[in-house]
Amino acid sequence: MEVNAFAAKKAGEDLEKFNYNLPVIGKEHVDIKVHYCGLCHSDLSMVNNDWGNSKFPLVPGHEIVGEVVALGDEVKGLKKGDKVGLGWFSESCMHCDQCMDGKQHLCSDSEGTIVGRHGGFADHVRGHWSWVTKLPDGIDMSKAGPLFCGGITVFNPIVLSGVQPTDKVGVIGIGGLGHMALKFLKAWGCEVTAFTSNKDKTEALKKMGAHNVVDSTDSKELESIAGSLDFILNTTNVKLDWVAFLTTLAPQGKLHTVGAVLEPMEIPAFSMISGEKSVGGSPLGSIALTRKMLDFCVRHDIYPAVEEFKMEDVNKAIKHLHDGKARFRVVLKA
Ligand SMILES: NC(=O)c1ccc[n+]([C@@H]2O[C@H](COP(=O)([O-])OP(=O)(O)OC[C@H]3O[C@@H](n4cnc5c(N)ncnc54)[C@H](O)[C@@H]3O)[C@@H](O)[C@H]2O)c1
Ligand SMILES: [Zn+2]
Repeated sequence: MEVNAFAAKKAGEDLEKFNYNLPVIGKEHVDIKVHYCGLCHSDLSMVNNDWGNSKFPLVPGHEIVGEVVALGDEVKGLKKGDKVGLGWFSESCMHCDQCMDGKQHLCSDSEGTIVGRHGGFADHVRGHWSWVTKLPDGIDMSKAGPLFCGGITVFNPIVLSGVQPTDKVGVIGIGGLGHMALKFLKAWGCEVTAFTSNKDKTEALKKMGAHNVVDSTDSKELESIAGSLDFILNTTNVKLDWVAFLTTLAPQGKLHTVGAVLEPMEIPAFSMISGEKSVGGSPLGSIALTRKMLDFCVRHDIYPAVEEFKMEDVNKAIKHLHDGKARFRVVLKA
């Protein structure tokens, strides 16, 4: 099948129209006709080869929702016409301890949808059946794409870290991932602090569920909430004063990053030792948890705030995100 896509031919370049042929479908694979695809900051990092693992031409796009149009003989649980989603991962080995334990996102042989293969800024995309997740009835497809990367990436650590409804929590960086974290944590029952470097967002953040808004770059504001938070989720990729954030944690609090901070994070041992604090990180989440998150979103009517662009306006969309103008997730309509 010929796929009509948009690809970066070289690192940092604008995307151009790009056609490629998908080989005959494998027994366990599923072809999806793309309806919508979110634009994640990781797409920008892949286009710019920030992580050194990009292969060009590169078709970004890993927050995909669409419809099954073809499937191999051994695909389980899906049929033609099903409405589905596909996120960062599109394949894993299915036999290592992690896969057998339902933690396919931790498989060392997992394959990224846009790492060495072509993603969802296209009319079609292919994935292994295990990662092609059926959408629950009643979900709004025009807003569901970002749940498959940004959404599950912030939902997973809330579950993983055992965040309680009685907890006081903070989210650093209120962009695509951060605003979904605010909405989830509000629904979880927590008292939520948004750490932003852009106070112009304050009203919007309060509407989304932030009880408090703190300037992430103002050490006095950070000092004023010292010792108060049980859990902080970082969604930025920039160097921050991590010690100041650890100081805002209560004893046994946790600082967790999903933001792919490009520089090493400097964490003095004593900022963890006194107060039994910890620092961690995580990639997306399991397939089973992705399904549970989708149900949670339908039950609580939680969707990302999206700005829709046409797929052919992908370069405008990328510039919009790059310039810090996205409020809060850009979605491309195929
Ligand atoms: N762990 C994972 O598996 C995973 C999955 C998806 C995305 N990511 C990463 O998460 C990060 C965020 O992705 P996104 O799509 O939400 O990006 P985004 O650009 O939509 O959001 C980042 C936000 O951080 C804000 N920010 C920048 N500097 C700040 C500062 N000093 N203080 C507070 N806020 C600041 C920006 O204004 C922006 O709103 C990226 O690094 C991305 O690669 C990781
Ligand atoms: Zn992503």
